[in-house]
Parts: sequence; C-alpha cells; structure tokens
Amino acid sequence: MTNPNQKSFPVTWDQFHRDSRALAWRLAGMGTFDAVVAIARGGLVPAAIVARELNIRTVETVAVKSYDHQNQGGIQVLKAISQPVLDLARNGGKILIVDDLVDTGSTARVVREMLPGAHFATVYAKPKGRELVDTFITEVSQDTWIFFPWDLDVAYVAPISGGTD
Ligand SMILES: O=P(O)(O)OC[C@H]1O[C@H](OP(=O)(O)OP(=O)(O)O)[C@H](O)[C@@H]1O
Ligand SMILES: O=c1[nH]c(=O)c2nc[nH]c2[nH]1
Ligand SMILES: [Mg+2]
Repeated sequence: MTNPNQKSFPVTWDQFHRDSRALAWRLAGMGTFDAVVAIARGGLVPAAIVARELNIRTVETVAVKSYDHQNQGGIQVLKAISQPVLDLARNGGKILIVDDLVDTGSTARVVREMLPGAHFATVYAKPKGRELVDTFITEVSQDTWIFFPWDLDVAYVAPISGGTD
C-alpha cells in the first residue's frame, strides 16, 4: 500500500481530463502528428484524450511494465511497436509518444530508443525523468506518489486533527 515516507498526489477523473486536455492544447501548437503511441497501460487514457483533441486517427500501443505496486523492478517490454508505425517513423512521419507520467525515466528511456525522433509527452513529471520528456503539464517532487483515478475508490479519510471522526 502507500509508502508513509512519500507525499501523496491523488488525481480525480475530472482533473486528469483537464490536465490531459491542457497537454493536448500545448501539443496543438507543435504541428500535425501522424500517429500516437500510447505506453500501456497508464498512457492509454491520456493518449485517447490527446488523439481525440488533435484528431490523430492512428493510435498504436507499446506495453512496458516497470512497477509492481510501488516497487520498481526491471523493465519488461510486453508488446512491441507494430512494423507499420516503425516504418512510418522511418519514412519521416511525426510520431507522438504519450504516457501518464515520467518518474525515474526508465520507461521513457526504453521507448525513446524504439522511436528516436518521436515527440515524448506526459501529463505529469518527476525531476529524475523530466529531461527525457519533451512536453509535460505538471511537475511533482520525486518523493510524491501520484494516485491515478483508475487506481482509486471513494473511501473514508481520518480528520487532519487525528481524531476518529
Ligand atoms: O519513469 P519510470 O520510473 O519508468 O515510471 C513511469 C512509468 O511507471 C508507470 O507504469 P507501470 O510500469 O507501473 O505500468 P502501468 O502503466 O501498466 O501502470 C507509469 O505509467 C509510467 O509508464
Ligand atoms: O500510479 C503511479 N504513480 C506514480 O507516482 C508512479 N511512479 C511510477 N509509476 C507510478 N505509478
Ligand atoms: Mg506505465
């Protein structure tokens, strides 16, 4: 569960939609993208929102897993980028890679190697990985854990004063 040494940054669906739209607005000023590559699973939601806003119809996925709960393990590529999208990139197509966040940058580093000329965008960024991202919306400190709406439920919370109700 939650690491007590970390700050917590819970994000609602509403806020995530707003922040993803803000990312789309920022990207809209950067020309036309020929395809979006979502880093599954976390990148699927912002990629769908950005693709809708920017009218990008070619949507590809790459599946990379680096965390079990909040523990980082080795990077595993579970699904590679399809050949037609790699060919598009090789022939000069403009590719947008989208993920929900960059933390240590391990995931970003691996996916960037697959598509060296692509534009890498995330909604949130932590300092260690920030340099690997071309465009992001909100930075949080390295000791913050971002809780995404798909990992949350509505639940009781104890009062700040420490009482029980
Ligand atoms: O910068 P890093 O330290 O690599 O961390 C960031 C990555 O970690 C999370 O994915 P995770 O591997 O947990 O898989 P998920 O997207 O399926 O939740 C998140 O969605 C990013 O892809
Ligand atoms: O839900 C998540 N929140 C985070 O802050 C994070 N960092 C890496 N992977 C993460 N997943
Ligand atoms: Mg991920």
